[in-house]
This record gives sequence, C-alpha cells and structure tokens, in this order.
Amino acid sequence: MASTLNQKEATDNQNSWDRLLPDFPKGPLCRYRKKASFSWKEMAMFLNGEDIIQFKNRIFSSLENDPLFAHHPGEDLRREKYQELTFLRCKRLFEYDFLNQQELLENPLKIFNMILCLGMYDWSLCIQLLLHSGVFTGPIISASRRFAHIVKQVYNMEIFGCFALTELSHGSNTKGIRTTATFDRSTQEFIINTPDFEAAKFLVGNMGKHATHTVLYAQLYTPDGQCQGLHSFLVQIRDTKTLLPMPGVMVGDVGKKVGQNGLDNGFAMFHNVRIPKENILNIAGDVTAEGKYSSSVKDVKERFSAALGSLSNGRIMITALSTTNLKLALAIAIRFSAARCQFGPTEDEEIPVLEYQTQQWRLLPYLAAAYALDYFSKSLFENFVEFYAGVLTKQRNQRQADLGREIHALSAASKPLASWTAQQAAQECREACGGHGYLAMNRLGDIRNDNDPNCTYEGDNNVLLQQTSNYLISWMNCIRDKVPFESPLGTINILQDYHHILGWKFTAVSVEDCMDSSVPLAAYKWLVCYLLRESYLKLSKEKQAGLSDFEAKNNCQVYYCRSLAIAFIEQTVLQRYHDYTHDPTVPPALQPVLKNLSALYGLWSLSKHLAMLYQGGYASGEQPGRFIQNAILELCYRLKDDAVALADVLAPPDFILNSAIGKASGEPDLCIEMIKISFSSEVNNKPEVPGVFYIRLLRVAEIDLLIRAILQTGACYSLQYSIQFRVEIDIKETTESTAVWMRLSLYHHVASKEVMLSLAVLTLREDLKASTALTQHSPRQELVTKQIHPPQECRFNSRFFSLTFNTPCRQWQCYLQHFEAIKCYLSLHENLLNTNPDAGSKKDIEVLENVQRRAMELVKELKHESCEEWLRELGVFSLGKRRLGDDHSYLKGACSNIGLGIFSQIISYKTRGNSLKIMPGEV
Ligand SMILES: CCCCCCCCCCCCC/C=C/C(=O)SCCNC(=O)CCNC(=O)[C@H](O)C(C)(C)COP(=O)(O)OP(=O)(O)OC[C@H]1O[C@@H](n2cnc3c(N)ncnc32)[C@H](O)[C@@H]1OP(=O)(O)O
Repeated sequence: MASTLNQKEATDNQNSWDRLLPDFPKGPLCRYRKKASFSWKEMAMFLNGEDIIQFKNRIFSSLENDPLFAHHPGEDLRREKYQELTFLRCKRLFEYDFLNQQELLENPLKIFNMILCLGMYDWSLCIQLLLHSGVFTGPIISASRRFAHIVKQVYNMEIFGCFALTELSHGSNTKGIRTTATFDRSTQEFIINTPDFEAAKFLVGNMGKHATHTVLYAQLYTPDGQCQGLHSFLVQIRDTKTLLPMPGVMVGDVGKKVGQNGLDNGFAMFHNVRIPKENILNIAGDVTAEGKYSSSVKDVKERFSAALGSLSNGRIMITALSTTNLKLALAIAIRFSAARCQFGPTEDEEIPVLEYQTQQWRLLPYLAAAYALDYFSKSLFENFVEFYAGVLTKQRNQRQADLGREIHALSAASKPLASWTAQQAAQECREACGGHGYLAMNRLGDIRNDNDPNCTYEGDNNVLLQQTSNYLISWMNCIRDKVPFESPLGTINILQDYHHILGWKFTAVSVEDCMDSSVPLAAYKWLVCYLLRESYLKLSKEKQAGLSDFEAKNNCQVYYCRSLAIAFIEQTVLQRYHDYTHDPTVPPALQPVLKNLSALYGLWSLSKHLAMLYQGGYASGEQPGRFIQNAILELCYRLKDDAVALADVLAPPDFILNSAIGKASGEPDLCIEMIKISFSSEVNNKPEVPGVFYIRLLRVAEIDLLIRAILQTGACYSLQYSIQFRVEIDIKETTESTAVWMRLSLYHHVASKEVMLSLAVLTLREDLKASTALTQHSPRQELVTKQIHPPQECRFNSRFFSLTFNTPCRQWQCYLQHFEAIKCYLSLHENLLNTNPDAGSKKDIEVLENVQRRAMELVKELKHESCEEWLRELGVFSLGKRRLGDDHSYLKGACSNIGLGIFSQIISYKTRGNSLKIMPGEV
C-alpha cells in the first residue's frame, strides 16, 4: 500500500515537473543528460519551488512573445536606439505588472527573482528598472509618507527617477561629495548648487536622457553656515512633458561605456535650483521652519550610516546580479563543452571537450560557485527583507541597529566576491569556448562587459572590503575583554571560539577525507581567526610606530585586512551552503550532487589561500596541499557527467539566454545567427549599399528560424534601408516537411528576385501565424495554407533552391502590412512569363497560373482589411509600436494607450542631445 502511494506521489511529482519544466529538444547534449545522477527537474523544483518556477515562466514567456522584446540580431544597435528601446521596454514592464503588492508581501523572493529574470534578458533594462523603481524610490519610501503621491507617479511612469550620489571627482568617497543644499528661511526652500565642475553629478544611471527626477545627495547647510553632512533630496531635473532641463539644471549623457549601453548614464550641474523644504528625504535629519537642524540620530557616524543605509540593499542585489551572470556564462560554456568535440585518443575519434581534465577544472569549480553564491544571495536577500521590515516599521532597538551593521558588513564583501567571481568566470568561459566564445552572438562578451560595473557601482570592491574588515576588527575588543557577544545573523559567532580555533590544524589523512565541505569549512574558520589576529596586530604595530589611524589602516590592507574580508565572506558563503546541502530534508536523490558541489566550492576557494594556511601553521608538509588539489580534480571528475544537468537547472530558456552555442539542444543555429549578424550590420552600417547574404540551410527547422530572424530584425529596425537577401536551401533535406518542400519547389524553375520576394513574404506570414499559436481554423489560415501547398505535380531536379530578397525595407514592411507583396508577385510574375516564356515547363506554368489566380482572390479578400486589423486578429502586436525609426509619433499613441505621461506630448522636433521629440508650442 505504502509503495503504491509512493509510486503515485512520484508520478504526480513527475507530472507537475513536466508541466512546469518541459523537456529539452533532442540533440548532442542528450548523452550527458542521460548520464546525470539526478533529475534536473527535481533539482529545479527543490531549489526554486513551484510558485517561483511558475512566476519565472510567466516572465520569460511574456518577454518572448512580445515583439518589443525581440532580440536585436547582431547586438550592434546604435547606442541611441538601444537606449530608446530599453526605455520603451522598461515602460512595457510596468504594463505587464508581473507582481502585485499582495504577491510581493506573500513572497518577497518574487521581486528578487523578477529582477534576475529581467537581468538574464538584458542588464541595461534590468538596471534601468531597478534604478527607477528601487534605488530612486527606496529612499523616498523610507523617508516619509508625505511622498506617497510621488511613489504613485513612479509606478505610473509619470515621472522617471535616478539616484545622484556620485560626482565627477568623488565616487566611493561619499563624505567628500561637494554638491550643496542650503536652506533659505525666507522662502522655506533649499537651494541646490554645484560649486564647480568637479562636483558635477556624474555617471548617474537614467540621468542621461530619461530621468525627470533625482534623489540627490548633497551637503546640507543650515542658515547659520553649519554643514550638517550628507543628506538626500528629491529634485526635479527635467520637465515631465518636454523633457527639457528645469531652470538652473544642466543635464546630459556621459557617452558610451564598456557595457550596459542601453542604459543612459548622465551628468548634471545645478545652479541655484530651488526646491521646497518638504523635498528633503528626512531619513537622517531635517530642518525646522526656523532653519534649525534636527535629527533623531544624535551620533554623526550613525547619521551617516542612516543616510547611506539604502546602499546595502543595492549591494545585496548586485551580489545576486553578479551570480546571475555567473550562471549565464556557465550555462553557455558547459553546454558548449559537452557538445563540442575536439581532439581525442585516436585520429578518428574526437571527444567532447568536457571530457578533458583541464576543461573540467576551468569550469566546474565556477559551476559549484554559482550554486553556492546563488543560495547565499537568496538567503542574504531574506535577511535584508527582515531588516527592511524594521526600517519601515521604524524599529529603533539594538537588534535592528546590529542587524543593519551586520548586513552592511556582509553585503560590502559579498558584492566584491560575487562580482569578481562572475568576472573571472565570464572570461574563463569565453576562453573555454574558443573562437565561438569570442563571437558576440554567443553573448559571453556581453555578459563579461555588462557584469563589469558590478565591481564598481554602489562602491568600489576594494573600498567596500574595508567596511567588512573594519567590522570584524571591531569585535577584537570583545574578544580581548572576554565579553560575551553574538550578532543577529550569527555570522561572527565563530569568533567566540577565536582562541581555541587558532590552535586548529589540518587533520584530513586522505583525499577521500577531503571530499566533504566540512574540511574546507574548518580551514576557513581558522583562516578568518588567523587573518583577524594578524590584521589587528599589524594595525596596532603601525600605530605604535607613530603612524596616524589613516596611515596605519592604509598600510594594513594588502595581505591583511583585504584578505581577512575575503576569507570571512567565503567562509560565510560556504557555511550557509554547507548547512543547506547537508540538511536532512534535502531529497535523497539530490544529496550526493549537492554535497559534491559544496565540497568543490569550498576546496577550490580555499586552494587560493594555501600559502596563508602554510604560513600560519595550519597546514604543514606535502600532504594537505596535495590532498586538496587531488580532491578538487576528483570532484570535478565526479561532477562531469552531472554538469549539463546542473547547467540546465541554471539556464533560462533559449530566447532569454540568447546564445547560439548555449542552446538547450546543444545544436547551435550558427548559420541563422550569422544571417542575423550580417543582416543587421549591413542594415545598420551601410544603409545605402544593399548587402548580399548567402547561406546554406541544413534542415527544415532552420527555415523557421530564418524567418524569425528576418521578422525580428524587422521588428527592431526602422526598416528604412535596402536589403538584399539570398538564401539557398537544400531541397533534399527539406523533404521531411512537405509543406516547406512544396512551397519552395514551386518557384524553383522560375526563380527570379522579385518572385522570390513574394515567397519570402508569404513565408513571413506563415511565421506570424505560427508565432501567435493560431491553432483554430480561420479563413486566414486556410488562405495561407492553400498558398503554401501548391498542387502535387510540382517537381524539380536540383537539390538547391535559391532565393534573393531585394527591396527597400520600408517597402518590405509595407508588403507585410498591406499584402502589397502579393500584388507585386502577380505583376512581376506576369512580366516574367511575358519576357521569359521558357521559364519553366508547361506544368510549372500551369501551377504558377493556379497560384496566381489564388493570390488574386486572396488580395481581393483582404483589400478591405488593413494590416493593423489583420495583425490584431492574429493577436500580434501592432507593427506601428515596434517601429523605432526617426518617426516617434507612435510614442504618443503607445503612451496614451497605457496612460503614461512622459511622452504624451512628444511628437515633433528634436530636443538637443535627446532624440525624443516635442510638439512646438509645448515648451
Ligand atoms: C528589491 C528591490 C531592489 C532595489 C534595489 C536594487 C539595487 C540594484 C543595484 C543596481 C544599481 C546599479 C547602479 C548603481 C548606482 C550607484 O552606484 S550609485 C552610488 C555609488 N556610490 C556609492 O555606493 C558610495 C560608496 N561609498 C560608501 O558607501 C561609503 O562612502 C563607504 C565607503 C561605505 C564609507 O566610507 P567612509 O567614508 O570611510 O565611512 P566610514 O567611517 O567607514 O563609515 C561610517 C560608518 O557608517 C557605516 N556605514 C556606511 N555605510 C553604511 C551602510 N550602507 N549601512 C550601514 N552602515 C553603514 C560604517 O560601517 C561606519 O560605521 P562604524 O564602523 O560603526 O563607525
């Protein structure tokens, strides 16, 4: 009975997994998937839970089905267009309203996952949204209820926000910020000023083109001339209707960056800009009507932490964003390594590169790091949720303060750890995929470049690590004075055993002994205590030698405080992951692989500190080092057959991953990607010179992909340039699909550019239909079907079919919209037959005449309907909204449709430095 029940439960589980997580397409990766020791679906369910998987699926499929999110082929959109597209997409996200407040309260991890899903798709978009609705809005929400109307405007996108802390000459050193906000008693206003060019706000995300408001950090001056320190203010920088700068504000874009170029980073200078007194975000302090400074936080340092408290949230999020990059890069490189065969034991036999020890050693420790950091970032986010609840409910107890400090110390080190790990991994993955890794279409370069700012924004990594080491060193007083202590999250509780731990030694006596994460964990605990002692001693020595605090600290970073902060955060990540993977509630089938990951992450991270382990006497002799190295290699080997399944758990759907070599099937559609690249770069860079693209398609399935490529390109471009398109299809291979074969063969003997144009358009229509999953019978479907199933007698001899597509894009779009293509086909076809009566056999001509007649009927039937109507009927997004050319009038429609205020008046001429348009008379 029990076994029947278990069986039923297993079947139910399997069914629910299959429903949420469809099987991957068959391909070369199957051989590894079959070898995996666990079910990737069970793992995905265990790590995420059904609710989150459903939620992620919803986001992914919404993006995939919305033409506005169609990938830009070739990824070389001009920066202005990319920024514009990013902004439109950001607006669209508000329409989707993926998460309502109720859902958010029930499961805050949903917002965390939503952000990461968007980042997987495109980091510029993700950061733009975060800056607007998180970094800008966060301090406003925390400040006071009086800003409720502003928050409402944020979520309605009536205003667009940015966070202006950084200045041209001061980035990480926030105390040095020089923008001023001086209170004017007579008008009850603050006057904002940029004292000189170096104090200009700089590199501020969203500020370049789109932001209308900013949370501005400035030194607050009271009328008595006293500087009260750093405070934040809500300042309007652009008119919400015209997007022209407000009086006294000079604002613009900073130019191209290394990555994230869809995001408009800007600068701003302020000259006597007046804002109402109420616009101070009174988190740290406020000013009375008489101009007296008041703050509930008496200590200046504490006030400073309160003013910067919101940055911890950002650093936690950046830990997760970086981990997501790690996951993306690994998914691509592991799939590629498993599918790609090169060299081998004999000349005839090439083996997957994943079989090579070096490749395993290069990639699998990063895979383990991705799992460990993924768990850690989630758990840290949950800690933050607890802390933030306290902020919102105005908790002022000791625990809340201690929690804030601990989270600050953790996030100040986890951001460096995760962003550096992702950075190194992206480069390793790039190289591990050879030349393919270097191709932009495979995305590893973008992942690397888009991850890069994670090392810098919200505080330079090396500067932030000092915050963590300061925090750790601050516990030395308790240790020295033997005062009992603990922290709210318990991360420093190992220091309670400081003296005892310092006496520990490496005790494993075999490689097998090292195969559990408890071994590196013990070593890490010792390392943290040792580095803490060494840093503290060094600091004391420097001070005793007469150096100032500043100099002493400066001399204690390298090899001491910096290493301490890194060791501490690695130990914390490992501790949490070790506890998680060794929990008895882990499903038995997943335990071995999860434990292997935990051990590999621990040993591999620890191996970078081997010198210190020997230097401090924790390890001695040959064996510890040898054991650790051999255990790493053994774990890599053991995980090798699980690697693809582990990558499958981390990878988003193909559309989101957007990497030709990272496809779930393991079969890169390289030729399609090549078309996209060539197509887009020709369109973009040589508008006047039509390019010729010549490819040979290998399978029927690729025709659909080709069509998708054309369609997506059409969706992304203004379609104003000429395109010449040439496709060669292997007919022999295509016989597996009658529809495609017939459709192609029909035109074989009469091939001419123009006739083929109509073919392409008909094919496009077929794709449109398919992409909207139009399954029910409809007159439209019938028409298309008839059109692509010409009579059976149509035959041909050659294996190859050739198609050339040569038309101005605008016209092409027109064809798509109004079925001009069919008319064009008819007239051109007539011309062809007139001028070249031997174009085909008699039968072919009969066939063509049949098609011609049918096409005439088709045109007549469609005449009364505009393409817009036709598309609407199919449920396809209006083409007008997809267009991103110079004509921005669509913006007006799009905005008014969805009730957005920003561009509601933008329709006519260009504003300076901003490609958006405004209507004359509106300014
Ligand atoms: C769920 C929704 C999510 C939404 C949010 C998501 C965000 C996503 C992020 C993506 C964003 C990308 C775009 C990024 C934009 C930016 O980067 S904008 C800003 C960039 N600039 C910075 O981040 C500034 C970095 N510098 C600092 O934070 C500080 O200057 C410093 C380096 C941390 C402090 O240095 P210093 O001047 O030496 O001061 P100290 O003496 O060390 O500090 C004084 C005390 O204050 C404590 N403290 C400092 N910061 C905090 C904090 N955040 N929280 C709590 N406490 C803090 C510090 O520990 C000191 O305390 P004591 O040791 O007790 O004295």
